[in-house]
Parts: sequence; C-alpha cells; structure tokens
Amino acid sequence: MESLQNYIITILPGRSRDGQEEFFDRIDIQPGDSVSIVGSTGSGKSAFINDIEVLAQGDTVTRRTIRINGAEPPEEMVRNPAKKPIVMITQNNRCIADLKVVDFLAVHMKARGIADQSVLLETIELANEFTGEKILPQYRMTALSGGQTRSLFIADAIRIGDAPILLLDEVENAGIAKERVISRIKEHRRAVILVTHDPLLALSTDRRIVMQNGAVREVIYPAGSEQALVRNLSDIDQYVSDIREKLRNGERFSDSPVIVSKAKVTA
Ligand SMILES: Nc1ncnc2c1ncn2[C@@H]1O[C@H](COP(=O)(O)OP(=O)(O)OP(=O)(O)O)[C@@H](O)[C@H]1O
Repeated sequence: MESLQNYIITILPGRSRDGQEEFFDRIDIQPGDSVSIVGSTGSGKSAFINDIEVLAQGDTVTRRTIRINGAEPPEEMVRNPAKKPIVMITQNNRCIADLKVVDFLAVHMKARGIADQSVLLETIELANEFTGEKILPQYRMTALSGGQTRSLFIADAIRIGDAPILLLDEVENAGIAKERVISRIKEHRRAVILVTHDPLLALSTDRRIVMQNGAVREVIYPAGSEQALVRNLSDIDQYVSDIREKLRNGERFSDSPVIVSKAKVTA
C-alpha cells in the first residue's frame, strides 16, 4: 500500500465572489509543508480549507479543484473517511461518544489495525504537550474542555490516524500551545494548512496565502526581516502567556494589591 505520508495535494484555481478567475496556476502542498491562510472576516479562508476537506471538483461555491498526487481523487477517498488523507479540526469539534479517553483511542487504534499499546499513551502524552490542563487516560471524552478536546484530536490525527494532511480552522483560540502544535506536526512530516488570525502563527508557517473577496490574492514566502519579526513576536507571545498563566493561578502583579474580601463584596 502507498504510504499515506507521500500524498501531495494540488489546489487548482476557482473564482472569486464576483466571478473573477483566481490568479495562480496551482498551489502544491507537500509532506512537512506548513501554510497559513489569512485575510479579513468573510474573505473566504474557511471556504478555502473546506475545498480541500471535501476534495472539491469544481462543485463548491469557489469552483476550485483539488488533485491528489496530480490526479482526481478516487471515489473511495471522497466517500470513505478512513481512506481520506485529510483531517480537519475546528473550534467546533466535540466528541459525543461518552467513552473514557483510553477507550476512545483504543477503538480508533483497533479500527486502524494498531496493536502496539504504547501508541495509546504516546498519543495522550503528545496531546498533553499542547494543552495546559493535563488529560488523564480515565477522563471521559465528553468532560474534556474545548482546548483538551482539540489537543487530543490533533494528537490522535498525528499518531493514530496517521493523517498526512491536517487542516486547522482557528484552533488558536481554544487554549492550546499553538507553536508546539505546528512544530510537532512538521516533525512528524505532516502537511498543515491553518486558518488563523494569530500573527505569530501566520508568520511561523513556510508560506501564507492571503484571501480577499473569496479568492487567493497572494502567496507570500516569509523572508528577510520577517524572520526577526517572528522572534520578536515569539518573545511577546511568551510574555503574554506567562502573565495569562499567572492570572489563571490567581497571582497578583503589584506589591500592594487591593484585595477585596468576601465580606466587603457582600456588605
Ligand atoms: N469564491 C467564492 N465565491 C462565492 N462565495 C464564496 C467564495 N468564497 C467564500 N464564499 C462565501 O463567503 C462567505 C464567507 O466565507 P468564509 O466563511 O470562507 O470567510 P472567512 O474568511 O473564513 O470568514 P471568518 O474570518 O469570519 O471566519 C461564505 O458564505 C462562503 O461560502
């Protein structure tokens, strides 16, 4: 069987919201590539990754066409989720199966024919690299927070689903360690295409696609001073994350904080 990780996807142009043909000839995405999709609200970012998710054949509003390894995707790939080399994770993904984390992953491993039980714990460990609140194997899937659920789905897609192409739609708002997600996905030689409003995330990818009016406006490869900007932003991001973490832990940021006691609040 062909290795899932060798898939190359190609996006062929469609039309903007007012019917203009998109300017590019083709966009190829290879294993290990990271691509961010940026643009103002309503510019067509989600529509772009949805086209990839549904393996569009000129049959969506954008009229784009997706090729897998240069050819039209086989019918089975379109119809059978287990054969699809693409996993999409959005802020709205929830698990409705009331299973323990360990049982949920075991079911997926069985379906994928993975007998090595160490993969199960490795998947939870990987998810715990992404989320602040640790996931334990005996937790129930339905009781996980939004960030924990997204983290587990991403780890599951990498380790168990073996998905070569991950589509992430604005997962940064869900309280996960976004830079680590990108670096782990790249380490595992997956391609990641993500819709984001986060400047650090957008600048950290190998290329970014700028959307406008439902069409691709530009494809930008970061170079020169953008690299320095990424380092600056990363420091700022770390600074803000540290403050956020301290706030969550109830820490104070002044030598003489005003502490309102319960008695005063209720007086
Ligand atoms: N090329 C196109 N032709 C026609 N309609 C389009 C096209 N691209 C996007 N649309 C439609 O425009 C609307 C907004 O697009 P979309 O949801 O992709 O924007 P977005 O950039 O993801 O917005 P947000 O940042 O608010 O999530 C959707 O209804 C979508 O179906």
